[in-house]
Amino acid sequence: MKSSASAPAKAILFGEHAVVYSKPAIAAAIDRRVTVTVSESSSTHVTIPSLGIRHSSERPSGGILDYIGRCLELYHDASPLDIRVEMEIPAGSGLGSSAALTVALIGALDRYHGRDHGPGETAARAHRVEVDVQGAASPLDTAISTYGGLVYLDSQRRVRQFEADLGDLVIAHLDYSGETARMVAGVAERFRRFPDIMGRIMDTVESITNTAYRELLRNNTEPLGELMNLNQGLLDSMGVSTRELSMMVYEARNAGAAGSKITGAGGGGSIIAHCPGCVDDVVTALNRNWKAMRAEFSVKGLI
Ligand SMILES: Nc1ncnc2c1ncn2[C@@H]1O[C@H](COP(=O)(O)OP(=O)(O)O)[C@@H](O)[C@H]1O
Ligand SMILES: C[C@@](O)(CCOP(=O)(O)O)CC(=O)O
Ligand SMILES: [Mg+2]
Repeated sequence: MKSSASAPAKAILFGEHAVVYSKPAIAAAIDRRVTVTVSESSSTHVTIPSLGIRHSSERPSGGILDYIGRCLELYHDASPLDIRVEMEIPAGSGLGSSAALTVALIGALDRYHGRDHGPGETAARAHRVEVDVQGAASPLDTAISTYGGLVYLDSQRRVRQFEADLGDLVIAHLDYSGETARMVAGVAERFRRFPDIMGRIMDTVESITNTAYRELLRNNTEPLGELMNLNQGLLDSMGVSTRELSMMVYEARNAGAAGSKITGAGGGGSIIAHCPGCVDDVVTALNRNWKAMRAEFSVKGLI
């Protein structure tokens, strides 16, 4: 018996970290996927070639294996499995590798067990795994990997799928990441020390996200870049940017991008830039020191 499923990675356009405090956020699935295949086996093995992982244990753990171990505990029986994970994105890159892996594994386990409960339950189950492993997580990453396309997560945590022509977006990433759990904990500590200031910062991020959503619904991408720059300034004030992420952000702007910001938890990982009419220039400029790619959207969710 063998089953497989695939889920996309994502880029957060607006609202990362604020979304942990029930502020809205906008995310887009990108054409980089994680595919998981599970098959019956005499003992449990996990193979992730892109990470050089060949792991054998009844309860996989350590790094990204924590997400797999928790999924098996919650959504599988005790029978041994061979689990193979093909990842088209670097782990820890701010592009949602943990969420895409979790959603794809839950999809493969559901098919293996003959379950069919729809995307809402899949997203909820995957979100529970991220919370259990990370200590805190919004439903954003797991929702976008489940539903695909474009998602606006509102302040009541409702998933609103929508369509818009995002135009020319570029994603660039570093070779290292800031561990999401650690970055989320750092923002929580700053919130504890400066609750009023941080509360106002998150309120302002909410205004930026809602302005962007309103304009995208009108298919107006003109203010997108400037709104990204405003969001970046507030991410910097949350303490999640780094010298190198700031260098990438400014390299993209100097090459003509209308705006650019961190995408994901920060501390490392990736940036996103809106580059109307200058995608090639921005990719060329960023590729001098980092790894950049034109992001393709309108991507399917869990399949
Ligand atoms: N080379 C690696 N081997 C195993 N686990 C890794 C490796 N690189 C990153 N990880 C783990 O992968 C997970 C990535 O999840 P996260 O930090 O949420 O980043 P993202 O979701 O943005 O990709 C983390 O648990 C991290 O410890
Ligand atoms: C920082 C946060 O808003 C997004 C984290 O994204 P990623 O795990 O770095 O891809 C956390 C969350 O939404 O759970
Ligand atoms: Mg993650």
